[in-house]
Amino acid sequence: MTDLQHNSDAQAKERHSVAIFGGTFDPIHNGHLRSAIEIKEALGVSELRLMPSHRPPLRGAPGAESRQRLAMVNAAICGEVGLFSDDRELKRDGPSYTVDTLRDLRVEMGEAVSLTVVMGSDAFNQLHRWQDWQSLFELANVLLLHRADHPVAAQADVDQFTAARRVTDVCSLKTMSAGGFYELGLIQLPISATDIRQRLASGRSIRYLVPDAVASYIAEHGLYTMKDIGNPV
Ligand SMILES: Nc1ncnc2c1ncn2[C@@H]1O[C@H](COP(=O)(O)OP(=O)(O)OP(=O)(O)O)[C@@H](O)[C@H]1O
Ligand SMILES: O=C(O)c1ccc[n+]([C@@H]2O[C@H](COP(=O)([O-])O)[C@@H](O)[C@H]2O)c1
Repeated sequence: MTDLQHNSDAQAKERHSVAIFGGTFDPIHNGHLRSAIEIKEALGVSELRLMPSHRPPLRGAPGAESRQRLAMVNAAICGEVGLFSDDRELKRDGPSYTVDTLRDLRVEMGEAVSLTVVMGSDAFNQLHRWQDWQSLFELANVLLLHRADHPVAAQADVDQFTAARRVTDVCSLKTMSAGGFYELGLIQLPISATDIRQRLASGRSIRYLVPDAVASYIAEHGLYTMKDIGNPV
């Protein structure tokens, strides 16, 4: 896709718009879910897809299996309008590179759909280590979600790239198929999956940190006992 196309995209009116919020979701928690709703509202997208990573490229093996993490995502969003899960990364072997996922989505959705990939500041701070990270901006818009406990760090190459693509209004992303960049500040719930796994391993409650349906799934499947809390990040 050329820059010229991006410009004409920016002038286009409403187009079908999809946001992708990828994560290990080991497990999904209320911090993810509150942000997902706020992102969907801020972007005004028709769909926000929570996409569990099968083999997260930059961390150790998750504590729960991929199909269990997907089941918890589905339990968490059941009945929530506009939130969907997408299991395509579970169907691919090897590291779950986002660039491969976006290429796949483009083949499926075509060039015209506005596609925005969302990443929290902890994930964004590693962007220079992501597979073919420059191509992400040709395939999608990028929405950086500020997390209070993870200040955005300087990344020379990435910063140059994003400065050239920054838009001033979050709503403009919906009018662009790809190539835009925006930083969104939200009310953050200071919840992390690491903390949830640690609580479970030490027999403490996770009530109100995850939806009840997720807490029930974890209890029924005996997840995150001491032996399988996953590798530290
Ligand atoms: N409390 C939160 N509020 C908003 N975004 C979050 C929150 N926790 C994680 N995210 C974002 O959600 C995406 C997926 O995160 P991930 O599944 O790694 O959860 P996590 O809680 O950070 O897990 P872990 O503690 O295992 O690293 C990332 O982009 C991350 O920045
Ligand atoms: O494409 C990559 O190289 C890449 C490297 C690290 C993370 N990601 C993706 O970023 C998302 C958040 O990852 P994580 O490890 O913070 O849960 C998830 O969808 C990962 O697949 C992608």
